[in-house]
Amino acid sequence: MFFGRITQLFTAASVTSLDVGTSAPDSISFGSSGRKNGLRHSASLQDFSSYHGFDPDEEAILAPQNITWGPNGSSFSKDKGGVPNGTNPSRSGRKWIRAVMILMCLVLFALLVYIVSMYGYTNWSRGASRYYVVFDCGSTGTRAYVYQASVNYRKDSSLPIVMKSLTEGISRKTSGRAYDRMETEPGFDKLVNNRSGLKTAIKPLIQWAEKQIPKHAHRTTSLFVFATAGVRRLRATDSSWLLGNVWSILAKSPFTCRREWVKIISGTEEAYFGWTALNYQTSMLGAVPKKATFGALDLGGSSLQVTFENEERTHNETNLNLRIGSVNHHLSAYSLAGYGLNDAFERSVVNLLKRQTDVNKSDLIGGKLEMKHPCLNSGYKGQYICSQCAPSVRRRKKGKTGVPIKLVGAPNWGECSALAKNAVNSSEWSNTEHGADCDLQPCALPDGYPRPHGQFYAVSGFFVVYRFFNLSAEASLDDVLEKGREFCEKAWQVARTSVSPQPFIEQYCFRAPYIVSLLREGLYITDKQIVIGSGSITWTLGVAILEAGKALSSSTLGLKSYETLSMKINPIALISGLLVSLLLLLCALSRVSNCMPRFFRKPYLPLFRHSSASLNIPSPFKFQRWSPMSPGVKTPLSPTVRSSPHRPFSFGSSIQLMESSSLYSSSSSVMHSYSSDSLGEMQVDGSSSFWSSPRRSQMRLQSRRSQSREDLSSSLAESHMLKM
Ligand SMILES: Nc1nc2c(ncn2[C@@H]2O[C@H](COP(=O)(O)OP(=O)(O)OP(=O)(O)O)[C@@H](O)[C@H]2O)c(=O)[nH]1
Ligand SMILES: [Ca+2]
Repeated sequence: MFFGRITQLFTAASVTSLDVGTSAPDSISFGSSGRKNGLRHSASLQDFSSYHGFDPDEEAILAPQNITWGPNGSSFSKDKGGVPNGTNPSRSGRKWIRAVMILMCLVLFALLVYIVSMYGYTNWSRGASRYYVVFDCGSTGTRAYVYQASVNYRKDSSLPIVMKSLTEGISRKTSGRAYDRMETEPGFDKLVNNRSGLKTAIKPLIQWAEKQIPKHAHRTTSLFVFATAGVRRLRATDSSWLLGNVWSILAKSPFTCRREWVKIISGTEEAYFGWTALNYQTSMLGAVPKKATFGALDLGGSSLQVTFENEERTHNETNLNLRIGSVNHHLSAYSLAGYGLNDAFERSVVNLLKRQTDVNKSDLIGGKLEMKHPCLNSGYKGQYICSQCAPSVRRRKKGKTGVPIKLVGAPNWGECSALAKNAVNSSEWSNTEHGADCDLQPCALPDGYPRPHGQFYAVSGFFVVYRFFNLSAEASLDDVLEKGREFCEKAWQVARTSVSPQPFIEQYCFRAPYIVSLLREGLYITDKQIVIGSGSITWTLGVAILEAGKALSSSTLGLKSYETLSMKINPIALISGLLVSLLLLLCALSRVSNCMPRFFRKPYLPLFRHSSASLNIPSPFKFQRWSPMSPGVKTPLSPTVRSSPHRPFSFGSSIQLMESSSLYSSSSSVMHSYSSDSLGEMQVDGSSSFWSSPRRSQMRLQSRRSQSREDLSSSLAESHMLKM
């Protein structure tokens, strides 16, 4: 309707303009071709579709002085003389113009819808929160992290995500616990074929997570269950059993979880999730302008992740390209299996076992073997389950696989340091043929792996060791060695009570020299390159950030591009500009041809149908109306009426009424719409409405040419009564 009306408006004009040097007959005579809506329509008038749209240039042509009226007033023709030679594009040319205009209009409209929807969603999503639950299925335990993501565009960041970790109700079991996290032990890799153990490990975490998140958001909360090194090193049958059972237990959770979200993540994935979390928390990620990011050293119980920005493309397997916000990052990311704290200690046991020449195999398998360890305090005696001591030994029913060995404390700092260095040298224990010399090269790195460079945050296990020895983040590696030596020299009963109760106290005499050797000889990282990170930096935060980023960018169809726009162009200005250009294009479109498809020109089309009551809002757009009259000047109603200047505009009241509710700036045009049935109709259905002008002008046009005096007065009387 709206487009149809615009078309009529401009077409009406074009009908008059059609007289101008067009192939149409000299004058348009409106015979009494039957009465309709109180108006006499001529065949030609009904055939609007053949007329081209109104050309603003022709406005002047329509000025009164250029109009000469026929004798009976019922028809008129234009004075050709006063009219410049209009050019009448050929029919095929018009068709092309029409097609191009329609295409441009559709493209502009689509762009407008896109921008508005993106702007709307982005503003909506600013307030909206999404929740993410991430399970870290580590080798020493399973932890749940709950994150609340919201959107906040900032000028200094191309990453508009605000991520908050929800840790309500977490109290460290003992002051010795290094992390504020909801955790169950042991890790999944010790629960193979133990479904009840899995349920015990998972259910408390789900129940805790439910309490962190509003109930209404449970269904829209995504739950990711990612297993790391502990499960990664299991046999395929065992890891499949674990993941299948975990999935069946989780399927009952109120959160949204997909089967592909219950999985073992690769060491590289774990590495860059950790790097993402670290640089998000240090506000390096997505910084504009770009800032140098930190490398991440994530020391677990079973593996060590190393991630840093590296412009050299040395080793394909470890290269990773990441785009965060509008910034590209070229990373080297790898995970060193067996370098975790627990696995390293186990390697020291295996190493010692290899050195024993008189080991009785049946004693070993029967758990009767006793062995001294130089990194255990004097007076320490304890059973250690060694899974790598006799790999061929059949799996125990439940709990950790391996053989029990009785370890006895025989502290010797020198031997302990050498054992730790040996545990760092992969060629000493992995299957690599040639031994690497730790004094010549980073002996923890496989051949070809890129050497770590730049500044690093050392988190997880590094943090746990610093915390155990009560060292500040600024302490040096030598401080760690000093503290470790002091601890090793203590008798076990003294050492054990010198710290709050916590797991693995007996292993910290080994852990001190181990982490120092790992950094210095294993990775060739110096003290100056290291900052010890807090326990809250965990790769699970990286998962939530990347998932939230995916969700946002997919739903706002290229958040980045929008963000670029919002950075540079005020969205309001952008949208207003688009709207105005769309409307101008529409005007041009309807002027160029009756290009609106016939469908749009049906007067009864409900499109944009408004009742005047609901639409009595001043139009935000000021249409340049086709009326040839300048504002305030009266348009001749029709030759008849005009030729009778004394005729009072007796229908002023209805006009007045329309004027008061009129949306138009130039009410003068209203003065010249006179009633007919359609006028009455206009008054009823929003004749003063913003959308009604074309009909009025069309009606005006028609009636100006075809309305007889009688019709006019009768229909005016009707409309007048109607208003009453
Ligand atoms: N003292 C103390 N040590 C802890 C605590 N939590 C973890 N650790 C030790 O720190 C080491 C690293 O812990 P995590 O980073 O959780 O290791 P993980 O994730 O289970 O191991 P991966 O699967 O290799 O990542 C573990 O081997 C534990 O020995 C704690 O609360 N207190
Ligand atoms: Ca871990």
